[in-house]
Amino acid sequence: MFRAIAVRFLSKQAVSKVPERNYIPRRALMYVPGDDYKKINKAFGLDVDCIALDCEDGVALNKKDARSNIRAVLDQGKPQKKKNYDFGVRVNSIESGLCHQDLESCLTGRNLPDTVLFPKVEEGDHLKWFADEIRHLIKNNGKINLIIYIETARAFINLNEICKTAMQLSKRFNFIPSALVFGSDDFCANIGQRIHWKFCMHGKKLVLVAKAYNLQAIDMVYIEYKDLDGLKLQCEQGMRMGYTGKQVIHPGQVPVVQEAFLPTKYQIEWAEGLLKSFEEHQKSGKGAFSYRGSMIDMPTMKQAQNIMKLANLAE
Ligand SMILES: CC(C)(COP(=O)(O)OP(=O)(O)OC[C@H]1O[C@@H](n2cnc3c(N)ncnc32)[C@H](O)[C@@H]1OP(=O)(O)O)[C@@H](O)C(=O)NCCC(=O)NCCSC(=O)C[C@](C)(O)C(=O)O
Ligand SMILES: [Mg+2]
Repeated sequence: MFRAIAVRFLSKQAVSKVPERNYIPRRALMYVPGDDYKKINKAFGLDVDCIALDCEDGVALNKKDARSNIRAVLDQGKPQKKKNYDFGVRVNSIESGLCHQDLESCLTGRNLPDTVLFPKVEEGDHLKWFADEIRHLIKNNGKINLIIYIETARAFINLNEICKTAMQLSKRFNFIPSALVFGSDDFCANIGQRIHWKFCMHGKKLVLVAKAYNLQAIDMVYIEYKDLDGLKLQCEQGMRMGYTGKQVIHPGQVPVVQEAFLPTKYQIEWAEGLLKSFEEHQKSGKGAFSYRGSMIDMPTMKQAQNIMKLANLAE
């Protein structure tokens, strides 16, 4: 009997799936220092998927009152643009001692940001702290998206536990885990190494764990912001690894990144043709068939669907 119960329990576990959630594209995640009104206004005029007003490292220590600016911007209401976009606030880390004030300021006014970007998360307990904070601050059943920053060696060691805790807490608290960000600059500082693009192993681990939890994976900042060719190359490398977007720090980087994280015309044409052909072959009872010289079956069809989903979302 115990065996029967155990088998039933295990099979229930085996089929439990990470839930699908509404997908907000974040191809370019653009930082704007929260103390700089000029840059904030400029950002609202850009065609960018995600704007993150920053309280953290883009703001000098003697300007940490940036949170009041951000509160004022939020109170005016999210500026509407032709296309919807994600409007977030990056707060300071727990370790800084400033996080509580930042959260209090950005979550208690007239309007909530869409998303809170939470830096230097190192263990599940950091998320428990976060969940407890926002439980007291957010009123009227409000809900925010959460973007989690992985930027230290400890965070990489605890990555699975961090994501698991985020998923569990999100069932009881008012946030939706949405993405993992690779904070490569802090990671380099943390491990005492400078040439960060060599750390592909960690970048790949982040993508893998993000996918396992149905989260977006957002790639490192390219700080040589005038080198657009280098940026394009790094976008392509990241996209091939499975990243869904990239952090940017300057308006000039935005179009390159927005474009790079879209399927090309060739990929769209390939996917459309494949899906049509797949449907026809299914009707005639063929699970596997040949298309433009390659063997196609269910997994390739799903890849084509992914391409079309991405192409449609960004329209
Ligand atoms: C690099 C800087 C200093 C060059 O700033 P600049 O003013 O010298 O540049 P510019 O070329 O003269 O700027 C041209 C125009 O763009 C505007 N502009 C320029 N940047 C922005 C911006 N971000 N948002 C909105 N507008 C911006 C600027 O105001 C100007 O506007 P104008 O034509 O009307 O006069 C400037 O671009 C900047 O401050 N960028 C943001 C830096 C930042 O936020 N850093 C922190 C995020 S990265 C990070 O934290 C790491 C991570 C993830 O945590 C980890 O890997 O660990
Ligand atoms: Mg950082």
